[in-house]
Amino acid sequence: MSTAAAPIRHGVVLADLLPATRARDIALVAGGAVLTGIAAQIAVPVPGSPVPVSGQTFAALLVGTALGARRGFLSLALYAVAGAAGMPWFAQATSGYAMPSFGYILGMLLAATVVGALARRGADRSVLRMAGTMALGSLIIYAVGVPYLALATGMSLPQAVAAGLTPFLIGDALKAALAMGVLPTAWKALGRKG
Ligand SMILES: O=C(O)CCCC[C@@H]1SC[C@@H]2NC(=O)N[C@@H]21
Repeated sequence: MSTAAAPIRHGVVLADLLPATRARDIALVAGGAVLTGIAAQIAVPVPGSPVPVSGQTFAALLVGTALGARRGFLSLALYAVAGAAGMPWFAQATSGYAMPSFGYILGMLLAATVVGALARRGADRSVLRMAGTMALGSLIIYAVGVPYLALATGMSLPQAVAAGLTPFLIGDALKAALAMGVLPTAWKALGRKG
């Protein structure tokens, strides 16, 4: 796979290539939330940690990059608010906000917004750029999720890192590698057509 950026219009994200209507934006925002909820069900408990391995990070960062900052924020906000209000689409079909992993959801909301803003500047056009985008997005998720985990459980910060960051690094790297393939490939395919 080439690491060269696809030659296509600047200042647009993938979703902008669809015909611009309000219905498009509503469907994209709702669809991004549903996709994140489905990815959250691909979850594996981690022994000794209240935080599971889950597919959410992949979905949330993909939604942000593909939809852009505004729709990415709205999509993850819909996901967070509906889940907090009782929709059982957090990891392992849970809901609510009184759980130690809720900080990761808030981190995903922030991360989707940031990677969406970067994608509009071309950060999703090549494998190398996507690697940086995914790394930054993951960093944001942990920067919110790990301190929240420490506060919610009474763990020390090192304990929270051991329970809420270390066990996930390999899985998150694999998810990032997948996303690094998906977005630049989509741009390349669309660039060839254009
Ligand atoms: O309870 C939830 O729905 C949130 C789960 C958060 C899982 C976090 S996100 C970052 C890290 N990577 C994973 O695969 N799991 C954790």
